[in-house]
Formats: sequence, C-alpha cells, structure tokens
Amino acid sequence: MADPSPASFGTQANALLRKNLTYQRKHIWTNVRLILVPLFLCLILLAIQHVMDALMKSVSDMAGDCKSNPNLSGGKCPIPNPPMLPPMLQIPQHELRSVKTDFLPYKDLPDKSCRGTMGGSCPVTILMTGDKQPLALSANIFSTSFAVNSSDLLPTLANNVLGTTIAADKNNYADPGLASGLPIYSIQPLCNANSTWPLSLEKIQTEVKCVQGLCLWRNNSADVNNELFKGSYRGNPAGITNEIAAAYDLMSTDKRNFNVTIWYNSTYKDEFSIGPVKLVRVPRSINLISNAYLKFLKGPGIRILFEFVKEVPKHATILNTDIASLLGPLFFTWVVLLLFPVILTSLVYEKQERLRIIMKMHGLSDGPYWLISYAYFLTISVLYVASLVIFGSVIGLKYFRLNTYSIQFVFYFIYLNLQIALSFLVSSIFSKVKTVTVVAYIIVYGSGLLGSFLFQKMLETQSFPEEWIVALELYPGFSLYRGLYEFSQYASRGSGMKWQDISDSGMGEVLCIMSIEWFLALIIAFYIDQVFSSGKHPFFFLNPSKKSSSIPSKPTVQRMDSKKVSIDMGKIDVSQEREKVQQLRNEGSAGHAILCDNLKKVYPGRDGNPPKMAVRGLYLDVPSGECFGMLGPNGAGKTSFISMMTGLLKPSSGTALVQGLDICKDMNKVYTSMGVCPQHDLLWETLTGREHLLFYGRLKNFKGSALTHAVEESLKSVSLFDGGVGDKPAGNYSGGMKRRLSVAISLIGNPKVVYLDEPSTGLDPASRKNLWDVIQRAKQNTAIILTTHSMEEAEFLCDRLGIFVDGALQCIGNSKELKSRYGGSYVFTMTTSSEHEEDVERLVSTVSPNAKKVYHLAGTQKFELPKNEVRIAEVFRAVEKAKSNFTVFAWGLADTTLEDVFIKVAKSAQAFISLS
Ligand SMILES: Nc1ncnc2c1ncn2[C@@H]1O[C@H](COP(=O)(O)OP(=O)(O)OP(=O)(O)O)[C@@H](O)[C@H]1O
Repeated sequence: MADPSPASFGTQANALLRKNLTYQRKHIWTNVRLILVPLFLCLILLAIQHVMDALMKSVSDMAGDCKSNPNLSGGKCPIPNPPMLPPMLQIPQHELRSVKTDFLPYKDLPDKSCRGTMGGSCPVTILMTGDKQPLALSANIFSTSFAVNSSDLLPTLANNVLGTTIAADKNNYADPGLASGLPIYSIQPLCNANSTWPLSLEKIQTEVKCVQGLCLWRNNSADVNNELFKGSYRGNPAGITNEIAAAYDLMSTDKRNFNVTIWYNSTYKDEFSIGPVKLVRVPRSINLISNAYLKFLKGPGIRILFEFVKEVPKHATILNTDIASLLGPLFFTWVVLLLFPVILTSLVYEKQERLRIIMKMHGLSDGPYWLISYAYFLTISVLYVASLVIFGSVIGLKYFRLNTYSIQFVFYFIYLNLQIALSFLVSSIFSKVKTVTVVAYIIVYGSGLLGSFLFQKMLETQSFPEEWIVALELYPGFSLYRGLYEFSQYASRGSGMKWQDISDSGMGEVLCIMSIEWFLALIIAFYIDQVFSSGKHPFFFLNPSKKSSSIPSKPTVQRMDSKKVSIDMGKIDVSQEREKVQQLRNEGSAGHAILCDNLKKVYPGRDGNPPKMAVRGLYLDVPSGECFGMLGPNGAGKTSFISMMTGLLKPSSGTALVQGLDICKDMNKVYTSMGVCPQHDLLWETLTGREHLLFYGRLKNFKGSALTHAVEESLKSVSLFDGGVGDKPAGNYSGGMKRRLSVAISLIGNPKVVYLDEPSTGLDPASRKNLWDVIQRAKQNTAIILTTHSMEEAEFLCDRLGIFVDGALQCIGNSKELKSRYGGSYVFTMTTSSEHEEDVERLVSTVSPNAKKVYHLAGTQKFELPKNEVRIAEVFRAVEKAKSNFTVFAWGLADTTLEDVFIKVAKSAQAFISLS
C-alpha cells in the first residue's frame, strides 16, 4: 500500500537520484566519451611537446659544440664573459626626424625638404629647457669630430656620441645596431658633406656616418611636451611623424644643482611583445646630459666617459618550451568550458520536453530537484576535471604537476560551481535545445579565443589599467582564463604556484570574483525558477511565513456582463452547477476533490489579433469517486482548462480548489495528490516502462515490496507486463503502448485527483477497453477529469459530462439526462420509392402529430418524433400496415445518441455566439 502521506524531501531526492543513475547507466558511453575529451587533449599536448623537444634538439645539434662555436647572439651556449659594447643613442630614421610643419611652426626646426634628400640630411633633434644655461650645455653635448684610436678602439669610441636607427634587442649580448651591417652614426654639431669612416670592431665591419645633432631650446617643459605629443603621427591631423632623440628639462638646474628630467622615446622600448622591455638605449641619453653638465661646470678637460654597456653573464640556455604552459590557458579554458553546453542542454532538454513539469505534477518538489540536479552536475564536473588533472600529472605535464594541487582543487571547484549555477540561470531564458546548443558553443570557443588573443595581451601589457582587467574578469570565461593563465605562468617559471603566491598573482582576485558570482548566480537562478517555473509571486520572499490556504477563501462577487447572463439563463444545469460551487465555497468544504470557481484563461492578442478568451469563467464541482467527462469541439478550451488545473498555465482570474488547496497559491502541495496523463506522452526514451513507474511510484511514497507490487500491478493493468514489455525502453514502444504507460503513470499511487487528456487516443479497440477497465477501477477513491473526442468513451467512463464550446460549459449532467434534455426525440427513417413519400409523411403524422422532417433524399426520409407523444408499439403497427400498401425498402427507429446531443449543443452554441 502507498504511504498516505506525501513523500518527504529525502524520499523525493532518493527517487530522482535513482532515476538519474539509471538514466546515466544507460548513457554510460556518452559519459565515458565526455571524460575522454580532456584525456585526449592532454595526449595532443604531450605529442606536440615531443615534436617540439625533437625540433629543439635538432636545432641544438646543428648549432654544434659551444666551445668551438660559441653563439654570442644569445643562443643555447653559456656566455660567461659578455662582450663590451659601445653605448649608443637611439636616433630616429631620417624620414621621421623632426622638421618644421604647420602644427609645429618653430623657426629653429629644419625645413622638411631635408627629408627628400637621398639618404636624408635631417639633423637629429634634442630638446632642452632651462634658464639660459642649456645654451651653454648644448654646446657640450656632442663631440665635434669622429676620433678613435685603432689600437685601443673600444674605450676611445666612448669619446664620440654614437647613434643607431636600429632598435635594441632584449638583451645586450650583441647590439643589432652594430650587427646589422647598416651604418652607425656619429652625432656632431656640424657635419661635412659625406663624412664617413670605416669601423672594424672584432668581427664586425661597418661604417660610421656623420649626422648633425641639433640642440633646441624651449621655454618650458609644457612646450617640450606639446611638441613631443604633436610629433606623433596620431598627434596631428596631417599624420606626420616628428621624432626627437631625447629631451631634457633643466629648468631647476643651476651651478649647484643638476636637476634634470629626461624624456626618452618609448616607441622603441617594445612593451607589447613578450619578454623584458628594451631600455638599453636610455643610459646613453643620461650620460650625454650628465657629461655636458660636468663640462659646463668644470670646463672642457673634465668628462664622464661612458665606455661600455655590458650584459650580465649567462649560463647555457636550455632550449625547451613547456607547450602545456604555453597553450594551457587556451586549451584548458576550452576543456573546462565544454561542460557548460553539456549541463545547459540537459537542463533545457528537460524543459523543452516538459519532463521537469511532469515530474513536478507527480509530486517532485523544487528542493529535491535542485539538490539532486545540482549534485549530479557537480559530480560529473568534478570527475571530468579530476580526470584531466590526474591524467595530465601522470603523463608529466608541468602545468598540473608544479602548481599546488590544493590550489588547483579550490580554483576548479569554485569555477565548476559557478558554471553549474550559470547553467541553471541561462536555462531559465531558453526553451529550445537547438538554440541553446549554438549559443553555448559560441560562448565556449569565443571565450577561449578572446581570452587568448585579447585578454592575455591586456594582461601582458604592463600599462593596461588594473581596474579594466578586474572588470573583464567579471565575465566568468575571462576569470577562468586568468586563473589558468596564472597556473601556466608559474609552471613555466619552474616553481609552480604555492599558497603564498595567491595574493601576488591574479589568482586571489579571481577566486574572490568567482565565489561572489557563484553565490549571486545561484540565488538569481533559484529566484527566476521560483517565479517563472513555479509561478510564485515576484516578491514571494517578502512573506515567507504566509500560510497556505488550506481553508478556501470566500468567493469574490463577480460582475457578470449581460451577454453571459443571457447565455446562462438558457442553461439551467450550468447555472445550477455555479450555484452549487458558490454554496460549497461559502460553506468552506476544504476536503472537496475539485472545485472550479469562475476559472478564466485569456491569451494575450498576437499579430494584431484581439486577446483570446480560452476559458470563460468555469464553475465545476467534481467530488471524489466521480469521473467527469469534458467534451467539446477542437479549440473549445479543454486543454487550456487542464493546463490550468495541472499548473502548466496560470489562470487569468478565478481559481480552483483541489482537496481544499488553491491552485493559484498552493500548486506545489496540489501536486502531491495529483496524477496527470497529458495529451502528449512525456517519457524518457531510454528508460523502460518499469523504470518510469518505479520513479513515479517512489515520488508517491511507495517503498520496498509495496513499490514492486504496485509497479507490477500497474504494468499488468495496462497490458505492459507480459512478454517483458515493461522492461523495454519506452523509445521502442508503439504510440498505443506509450499512451498506456502514461495512463499507468497518472494512476500510480492512487492520487486523489487525476486529469486524463484524451487518454485513449491511438489505442486499438482491445487496448482501449482494457484501459477503460483500469480507469473504472481507479475512480473509486479518485476524482477524475477526462477530456475526449470519443462519445463511446465518455458514455462508458463518465458519471457526468459537460459540453464545452468556445470556453464555456453549454450543458452538464449524466449522459441520460443530456440525451433526454437535448435529444428528447426518436429518429424515424424510412426508404420507399419517390411516389410514396407522401404516404410516409401521412404515416408519421398519425403516430406523431408534431413530428419534424429532418431531410428527404431520393425516397429516404428522416423525422424526429417527440418522445412524449410516441408509443413505439404504435409505430411498429403503422409500419406493418404501410408495408401491405406499398413497398418499404428499409426503415428504422432509433433513440438519440450522445453524438446527436453533442452536435446539436455545439451547433446551437456556435450559432448563438456568431449571432451575438
Ligand atoms: N498559447 C496560446 N496563445 C493564444 N491562443 C491560444 C494558446 N493556446 C490555445 N489558444 C487558443 O485557445 C483556444 C482553446 O485552445 P485549447 O487548446 O485549450 O482547446 P482544446 O479544446 O483543448 O482543443 P483540442 O481539442 O484541439 O486540443 C483555441 O482557440 C486556441 O487557438
């Protein structure tokens, strides 16, 4: 026997868990494939790593032995004694050097015609500010000739101010300015035409060219700044570049204080590429002004010689690249995000197929649903990521091995929770699996690509504002990317991330952001679910202690329009039903099975059409033990009515009480005593009939042997037991078998009210009869509302019937009452030859003076004979007499059928509606 009390939270959770586990067992290979994805990606990374290692090795082998062939350009060989290189000033290309323009009309700037000369004759400009002193200082900046002592070349080079237009390298083991083979420049106050000198430096043969150095005085640092700003090609409308080599602000310098501000050209420092910023050309500009000041103070014989720049010695470079650390952020962002579409489509599938609502209708509350669904997705996600980390570690990926495992666990755990909460949130917006799948995969691949090609660049640009980074990390895809990026950075450094690194890295902020978002997403998702799926009031949380209305509220006095009153005047039975309902409401009969009180449904108008009134104020009382049949033509509003009663739709106004519980306020409680067979079968294709019934049986609080017994009885009652049919997947069932299973589901657990929406559609006559017997047995302690188009079914099953047309009941009563009220006549048919038609009319008028001819066609005539004036024996006698006078080919006398009543009522109602 079923436990009469509703299933507890634990029982519902257990039912859903077992159903999900059974479902997963059937989809085990889908899960295995899912978990194999990260393993497969790890193997790809490993394969790329091996290929790269092999390539590096062959490059190293080609470089040969370091002793015989030391590679000074920073290759794999150690450099214990880095070379001493002459310090050089970065000077602009001649076509970019500063010239006089409309936007910089300084008279002392060279004319732009210097740019046109072959090889360029524009001077290299240096700007200065100061209290007249720079005039004196500027004279000391450049040497006036190029002079070297070839026997001691390098130190004597320091006497000259050398410059290059070639950008520096990241390190200074070799200067590209010297190694390029292009000329280097000696910057002098004045150059003779074509002054060039050969220069031989170790293995480097190059040429030194004279270039004029122009020191220009400006009033203040603001002027300098303005000139530099406008000199950028984006700083002026003409797009002309006017570069200077260096600028010095000496406004605060006097003979006792050397206070200088130096501008250097940041274009050459290359901060956007990976690796250290190039600043090796800056020291020379510092030396230039320092030396000039010293000479200014002490005279030309005193100088500061900046002889060499020298890089720190370096050990042999191990030429290997950790591919997992390099590609990790992108690859693993994709791997982790791949779970998002999986969870999302699963949630939306349940919504699209209405499986969630059918579970709810059979008593599954929101709490157990959320708990089990969440726990299930979390388990799958944790297993998935754990297999990634374990497998990656086993095959030796430093990305996983070096970073502390507990940090990895915390990071992935928080993100996976956030991802599940977001999936719940996003699933509330979408209702189609196809749409959500496309959107989810765009998010997966888009996040990875944007993270790699945009967000990572921003992270690596030191000047990018930190607040912007944090703002971008609010997008969960980027916070995931940031965390994975930090793991890759620490792994590629060889140390791995430790707990003490959390605050120094971006990991700390990412963990905070993700935790807050997880919490918020969960609350918002739950709120949306409660308001949209469970139909709660948007401010339901403001009144948590509100008691459910197990005592029905008094009916509200409804204003009825004149049209409705006039219709109801002609429908005594319908008016009586309304009065009965109002009386029951006033008496407060809490235990009544079903009581509909002025229930209305209006669909909003669409595409310019007016709103559609699908149910117009329905009053109905269905006590326990009664099967009420709702008949009506297509579009009458039957499904809208059932949908309101089962919580699929909210009534537009009015309400209904089920076992005393208001469907507008306590639908969740109503579900525990309700069974539903929807118009379309809502089944899991891979679960068997038995597994469906076990799940719903558990929801109805069946346990142990009682559950097994109930399921078997249920299978037998709908003929799905024999031959092991009940143990075959529902996806393999015929339409009729699915229908029978749906009915069995609706009846399991002896619910107090059952809604059957066209239950026998698609069944063969034998199965249908079988199903009717099941419903007959079930209705003993249950109130059943059944919609059907079959009059035979309605007559067989229903204790009372209502004919529903255009959203309103036209009549209500048992089939006999309806037939006598709306039929009230016999149908007499006779076929003779045409010349005897009048004889037949005379015959009919003798047995029934008020008979009405319905039609005549080629000798066949049909009459309606009022029952109150007809005696059947008299009709037989009259026919026998007629047969002796003329030939009667065929004749018949029939009582009115329910079908006749239905057609009559529907036709007259529609005629009335179209007239009014
Ligand atoms: N979502 C909707 N939006 C607008 N109108 C609707 C909507 N659903 C139903 N209707 C309209 O409401 C009326 C009642 O429809 P309903 O499906 O309840 O009728 P029914 O009696 O169940 O029909 P059937 O027997 O064909 O299932 C119809 O005119 C229908 O077009």
